[in-house]
Amino acid sequence: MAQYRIVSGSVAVISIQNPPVNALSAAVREGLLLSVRAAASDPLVRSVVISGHNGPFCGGADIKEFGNVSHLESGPHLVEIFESVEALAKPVVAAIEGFALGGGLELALACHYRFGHSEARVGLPEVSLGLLPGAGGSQRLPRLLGVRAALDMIVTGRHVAAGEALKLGLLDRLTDGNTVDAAVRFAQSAEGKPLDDRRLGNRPCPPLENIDAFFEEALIHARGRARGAAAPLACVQAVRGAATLPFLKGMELEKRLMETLMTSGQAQASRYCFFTERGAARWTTPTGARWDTCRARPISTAAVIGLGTMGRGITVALARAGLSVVAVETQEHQLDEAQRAVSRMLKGGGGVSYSADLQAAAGADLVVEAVFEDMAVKEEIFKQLSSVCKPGALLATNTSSLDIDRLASCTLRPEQVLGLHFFAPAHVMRLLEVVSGPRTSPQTVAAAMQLGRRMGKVSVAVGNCPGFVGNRMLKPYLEQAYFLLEEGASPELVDAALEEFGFPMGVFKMSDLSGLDIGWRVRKEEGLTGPGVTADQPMRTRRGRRYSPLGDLMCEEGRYGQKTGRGWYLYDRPGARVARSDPWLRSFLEEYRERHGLLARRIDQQEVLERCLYALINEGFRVLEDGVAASPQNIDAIYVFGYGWPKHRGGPMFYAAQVGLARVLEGLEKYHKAHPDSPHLQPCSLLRRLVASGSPPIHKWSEVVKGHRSQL
Ligand SMILES: CCCCCCCC/C=C\C=C\CC(=O)SCCNC(=O)CCNC(=O)[C@H](O)C(C)(C)COP(=O)(O)OP(=O)(O)OC[C@H]1O[C@@H](n2cnc3c(N)ncnc32)[C@H](O)[C@@H]1OP(=O)(O)O
Repeated sequence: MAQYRIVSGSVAVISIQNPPVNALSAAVREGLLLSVRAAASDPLVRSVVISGHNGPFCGGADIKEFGNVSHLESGPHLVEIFESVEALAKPVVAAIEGFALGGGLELALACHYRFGHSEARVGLPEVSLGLLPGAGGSQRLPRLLGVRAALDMIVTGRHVAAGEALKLGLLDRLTDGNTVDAAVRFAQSAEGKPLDDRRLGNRPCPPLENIDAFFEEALIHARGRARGAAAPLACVQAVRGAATLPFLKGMELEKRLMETLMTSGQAQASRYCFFTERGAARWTTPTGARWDTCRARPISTAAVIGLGTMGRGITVALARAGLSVVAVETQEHQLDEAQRAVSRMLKGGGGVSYSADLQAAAGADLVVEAVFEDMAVKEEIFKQLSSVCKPGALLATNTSSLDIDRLASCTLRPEQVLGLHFFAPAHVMRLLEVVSGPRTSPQTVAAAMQLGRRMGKVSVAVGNCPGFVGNRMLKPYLEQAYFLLEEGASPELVDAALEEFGFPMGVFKMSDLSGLDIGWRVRKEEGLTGPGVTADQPMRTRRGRRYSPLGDLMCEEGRYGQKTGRGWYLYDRPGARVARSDPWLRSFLEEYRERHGLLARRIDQQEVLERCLYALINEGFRVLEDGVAASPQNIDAIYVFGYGWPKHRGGPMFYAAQVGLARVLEGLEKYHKAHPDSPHLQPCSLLRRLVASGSPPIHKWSEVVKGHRSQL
C-alpha cells in the first residue's frame, strides 16, 4: 500500500498506492510509516520523495473508515506519521500530481518541500465533511501562509489550483513535466542542506494585528456561512490556536476539537451526503433499468427551446459541458436579449448558435424544451418536435411538475421523451432531476444521466408524478407554512426557525426570490384557484381538505415577491434582494384571520419545524412507497443539492432517521389529530411499517419498502 524504491543512488521514493484516490487507509498508514522509518535508517538514502501512485497524490484520510472508531484506531495515526516525516533528518519533497486534499495536503505540509504539477489542486475540504484538518493541517497551514489565507482555505474547504497555491507559497515549485522526476532532481540538490526552517512545526505563525477582533469577525462570518454547523466554528477556533499557542499546544487543541466533531451527528450527516452524492450515479428505475446494464448513446449536439431565464441557464450549462447548442426562441426581441445574456455568461460565443425557427432543432441529438409552464403550449411544441427532429433524438422537457407521459403521448417516440428538471440558475445549481415516464426507455435515462455528469450535476433518476420528487415534497412543506400564518405565525417567525435549522433562506424569503406567481399559475392549472373556482365554494377548503388562499390573495394584490418589490417582505425596489418586514402584511394577516374567524395563537419555533419538516418527510415516505424515488439517499441528494437542505443535517430522510422514526410518527399523529383536515399530516403507511419493524437504519429501509410494495 506504499511502494518504496531507491532511485538515482540516494533518493527514496515512497509512493502511496490505494486507487482510485490514494486515500490514507490503515494499510496505507502502516506502509507509509514503515517506509519513512526505512528511509531514516538507510545510510545510502540522503533524501526522500513522497508521491501518489498512478496520478493523484492523495485524496486524504479514508472516509469509509470514519464511521467506525476501531477502524480509525487501527494502524498508526496520521499525526504520528506526519511527525516522523517532518522530523526526518533528510530532505523530504512532496511530488503532487492530480490532487492533495485533506490528510493528503497535511502530509505534504509535513514534508520539507512541495513540488506540484501545474494542473494539480490542493485543499483542506474537511469542513464539508463536518470536520477540521485534524492531522496538523490547522496548525501547519497558518504557519506557512499566514492566518488570513489559511483560515480562508480551511473554513471554505475550497480546492486551490496549482498556480494560486504557488503564489500563496503553499507550493514551492511547479512543473509541466513529470513531477516525480522533477522532485527527485530537486531532492538531490537539497541533500545535506539545513532543514530546521523548513519544518513548519518549528515556525511561529506570522504575526497578525488586532487578533481578537479578527477572530471575532471570523466567527461571525463562519456562523453566517452555514448556520448551525459546528465544523466551521471549530476550524476558526483551531486556527486561532495556531495564531496564539505554541505548536504542541495548538496540536492538542486541534485533537480535542477533532474528537468532538468526529463523533458528532453533523459529521455523520455530512459524510452520508458525500456518499449519497456519488451513489446517485448508480441509478435504477422502477421499471428495473440500471446504471450498469444500460449503454448510453453519446450526446454531442443539443437544442434548447425557449430562452427565458431557465432556457438561458440550460444553454450555458450544455455549452460549458462541450456540446454544440442551438438556442431557439420564436420571439425576436427575446432572442436578441437572450443572445447577449448567454454570451455574457459564457464570456463569448462558446459553441452556441441562435434561431427563431424550431426547424433549427432538426439535427440535434437532444432537445430541451424550456418554455413557460403551460401544458397546451408544451404539447404543441412536442407535436412539432416529433416531426422536426431526427430519429433517435431525445426530447426533454424542463417542466417542474407537469406530466411527462402526456407530453410523450404527443410524439411518435414516447420512449425517447423524458424530463430534465433543472433548478434555477440552471448553470449554477448542482441538481438535475432526470424524470422518466412509464414509456421512457432505459437507454434514454442512461444518456441523460451521462449528460448530467458531463455538466457536473448531481443527477438523480426519478419517476413521473406531479412535482416529481423535490416539488412534490415541497408542497406539504409550503402548505404547512401558509397554515401557520393563518394560525398566528408571521413570515419572520417561520423563516427564522428554518434558517436557524440551517436553510440558507426560510420558506417565505425563498418564495419571494423565486416568485409567488409561479405557484399561482400551477394552482390555476390544477383548478385550485382562478376562474374555474365558483363563488359558492368555501375559500379555505378544496376537494374536502384544508386550503390556504393566502398565496393567491398576495398575487391578486400584485405581490409577486422580489421582482415586484413586494411579497411576503418589502424590498427597496423591484429586483432588490434585502428583505424588510412589511407592516402592510401584518394588517393583511390580521384582517384575513378576522374575516375567517381564526384566532391567532402563540406558535413556537419547534412547532414550525415539526409541522413543516415532518409534513415534507411524510411525503418523502410516500414517494418511496410509490417508487418515484429509488432510495431515501436519492431523496436526500435532491434536497441537499437542489433545495438548500443543510448538508450537516444529511437530507430530510436522514434527518428523520436521526430524530428517530418513532418520534416523527408521534409528531405527525399529534398534529394530524389537531388538524384532521390536513391529510399531509396523516402518517403514511410506510412510516408506520418502518416503526413497527423497529426503525431499521436508513440503508436497510429498502428491504421494508420492497416488502411493503409487494403488498400494495
Ligand atoms: C474517535 C475520534 C478519533 C479522531 C481521530 C481523527 C483521525 C483523523 C485524522 C485526520 C483526518 C483527516 C481528514 C481527511 O483527510 S478527511 C478527507 C478529506 N478529503 C476529501 O474530502 C476528499 C474527498 N474526495 C473528493 O473530493 C473527490 O473524491 C476527489 C478526490 C476530488 C476525486 O474526485 P473524482 O475524480 O470526481 O472521483 P469521485 O469523487 O467519484 O471518487 C472516486 C471514488 O473514490 C471514493 N473516494 C474519494 N475520496 C475518498 C476518500 N478520501 N476516502 C475514501 N473514499 C474516497 C469515492 O467515494 C468514489 O468511490 P465510489 O465510486 O465507490 O463512490
